Amino acid sequence: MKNSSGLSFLDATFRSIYPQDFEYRQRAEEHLNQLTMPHWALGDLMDLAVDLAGMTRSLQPPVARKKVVVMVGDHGVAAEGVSLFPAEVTTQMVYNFIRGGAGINALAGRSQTEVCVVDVGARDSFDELVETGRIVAKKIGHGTANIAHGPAMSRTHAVMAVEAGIEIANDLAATTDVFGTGDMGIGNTTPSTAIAAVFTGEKVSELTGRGTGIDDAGLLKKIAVIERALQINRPDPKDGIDVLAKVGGFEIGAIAGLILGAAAHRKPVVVDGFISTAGAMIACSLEPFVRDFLVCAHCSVEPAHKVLLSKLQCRPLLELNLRLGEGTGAALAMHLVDAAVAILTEVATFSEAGVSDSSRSVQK
Ligand SMILES: Cc1cc2ncn([C@H]3O[C@H](COP(=O)(O)O)[C@@H](O)[C@H]3O)c2cc1C
Ligand SMILES: O=C(O)c1cccnc1
Repeated sequence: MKNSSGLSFLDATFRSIYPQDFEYRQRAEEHLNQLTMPHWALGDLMDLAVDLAGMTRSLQPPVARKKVVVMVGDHGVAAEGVSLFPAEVTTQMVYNFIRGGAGINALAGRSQTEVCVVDVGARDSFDELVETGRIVAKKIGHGTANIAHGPAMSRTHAVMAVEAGIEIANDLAATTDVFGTGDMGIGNTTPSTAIAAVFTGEKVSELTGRGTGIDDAGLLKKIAVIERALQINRPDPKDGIDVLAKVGGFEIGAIAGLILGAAAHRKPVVVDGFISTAGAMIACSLEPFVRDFLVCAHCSVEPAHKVLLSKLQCRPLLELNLRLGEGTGAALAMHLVDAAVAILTEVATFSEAGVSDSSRSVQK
C-alpha cells in the first residue's frame, strides 16, 4: 500500500523508528546511581528503568495504560498433526478470551492490563463478536496454507499481515502507554520454529519443542515437517517478508507489525513467549532499530525461544517454564515494568534521605 508521499505504509513506519534516546538513558542512569541502596542493587529492574527512559524520552515513563494484543490465526500445517490439539481450539479459545476465562484474562487482570483480541487469520469468522466490538477484525485469510506443501501465504498477504499489526498499534497508541504481544493459533509453534531456523541457522532438530505437549513420535514428525517446509519453500533470511510469507503465519506477521507500530510511537512493547519472539525477529529483520523498544518478558521451555532471544541479544526478565503464549508472559512482566518505573520515580537519593554514601565511607 502506498500513501500520498509515495512511500509504502511499511517504509513510512520504518522511517519513523529511531533508537532509544541516549541522553534520557544517561540521565536515568545518573539518577539511579544516587538511590539509597548499594550500587545497582536492583539489577535488571534498573536496566529496565534505563531502557524505559530511553524509549519514552522521560524520567517518569508513562506506563499506567497497558494493553496486551492477542493476535489470532490458524495454520494449514496443523493438518500434518504437529499439535496435540485440533485446529478448532483456536476459535474455541477466542470465545474463552471474550468470556474472560483464559490464562491471559486472569493474569492481565492482576496487572491492570487490558486484553484486545484481533482476528488476523482464524479459519472461522466472528461476525457477532466483531459487530459488538468484542474483537477487532483484520482478517487477511481463513488460515494459512500448509507450509509442508508450499508457501504459507502470498507476499502481498504477508505485507498485509504486518500492516494490520501496525494499524492496530496506530489505533491504540493514543490510549496505550505500554503494549504487550500475544498469540493464539493451534500449530503456531511449527512456523515459529521454522522462522527461528531460518534466522539462526541452527538445526531444526535442536530447535523443535513439544508445543502443546506432543509425544516423542509427534516430535520427530514435527521436525520432519519443518525440515520439509524449509526445503520446499527456501525462505530468504535477508528478506523478512519472504520468511513470513513462506513459513510464517498471519498472527506472527501482525505481531511483527504491532511491535513496529509501537516502536514508531516510542512506546515500549513487552514481547511475550516463543511465537511473539518469532514475530519480533521478523520485525527486527525489517527494521533493526525496533530492537530498542522490546522488553522481553520471559524465556519459555521451547528450545528455539532461547536461541531467538540470544540472536536478538535480549535478556528475558522471567524464567518460569511457561509454554502457553496468549500474552500471559507479557501480562506477568507488566508488573516488572511498573516496578522499574516505581524505582526510577519513588526511591530517595542519598542526599534527599540524608543517608551516607559509600563514596564517603572509609574502607580499611
Ligand atoms: C487450550 C489451549 C489454549 C492455548 N492458549 C495458547 N495456546 C498456545 O498453543 C498453541 C501452540 O502450540 P502448538 O504448536 O503445539 O499447537 C497456540 O495456540 C498457542 O497460542 C494454547 C493451546 C491450547 C491447546
Ligand atoms: O512459548 C510460547 O509462547 C508457547 C509455547 C508453547 C505453546 N504455545 C506458546
